[in-house]
Amino acid sequence: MSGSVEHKESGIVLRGAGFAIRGTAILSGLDLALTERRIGILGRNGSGKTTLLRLLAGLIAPTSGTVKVDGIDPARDRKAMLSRIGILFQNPDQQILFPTVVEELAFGLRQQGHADAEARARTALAAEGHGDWADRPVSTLSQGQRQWLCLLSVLLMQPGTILLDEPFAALDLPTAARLSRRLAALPQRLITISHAPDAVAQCDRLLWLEAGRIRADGPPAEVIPAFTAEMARLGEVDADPHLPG
Ligand SMILES: Nc1ncnc2c1ncn2[C@@H]1O[C@H](COP(=O)(O)OP(=O)(O)OP(=O)(O)O)[C@@H](O)[C@H]1O
Repeated sequence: MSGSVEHKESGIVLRGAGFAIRGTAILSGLDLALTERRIGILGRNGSGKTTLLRLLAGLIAPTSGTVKVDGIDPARDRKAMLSRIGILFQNPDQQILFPTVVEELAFGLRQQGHADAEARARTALAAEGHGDWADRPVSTLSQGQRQWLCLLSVLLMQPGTILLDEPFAALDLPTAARLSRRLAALPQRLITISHAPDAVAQCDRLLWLEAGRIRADGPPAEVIPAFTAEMARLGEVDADPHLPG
């Protein structure tokens, strides 16, 4: 971990961060300075990826150590996070709160204090070529269209970092390819969590999370072969403490 990064207090910095539920450690001993523009977090089912993402966003507070986003505790200062952290969940239905497209898009902008939130939302939709969707019930959009709506909601708020939870898992190949291109062109810091090496192969830095700890941290060309070999080995044994059955 770079000391100079900590002095500047930019980026996301974890120091001895951990998270436990009823005495059971889910995440342990995380010491990280996340400053790169494209970061991947790779891990198998139950390794703690979603919990880590919630910790980075301040949706949960660490039960040990600290998490800071640009020097601010994200769990304590939710307002400061509106312009710093955006999240794109795997399932858009976990994210969408409002019945119509324009209401959904305007919500975050209103939280940021924009009095003209709805007008901004309509303008953004029109710029995307979907001005006619504004008053449409969200329930009439397909899964891929709802995922796109969630991304547009996040982008309108212009956060410095976007956290992506398995963003391609429920999308067909053309929709995933379009979303992937759109994400690749964004100036923001992107932190993508996935169990699939392909989804994080283009990152500047890849963290392999195993049983709530960092097992490897480096370029994808180094981390992915080690991860893939370990997953193949685990696939050959019958018992797995992290999964039922
Ligand atoms: N509220 C909770 N109570 C008890 N255990 C929990 C809770 N939330 C998460 N866990 C456990 O913590 C571990 C990590 O869960 P998490 O959802 O972060 O993993 P993940 O890597 O995102 O998994 P997946 O790829 O399957 O979505 C799992 O063993 C899970 O059962």
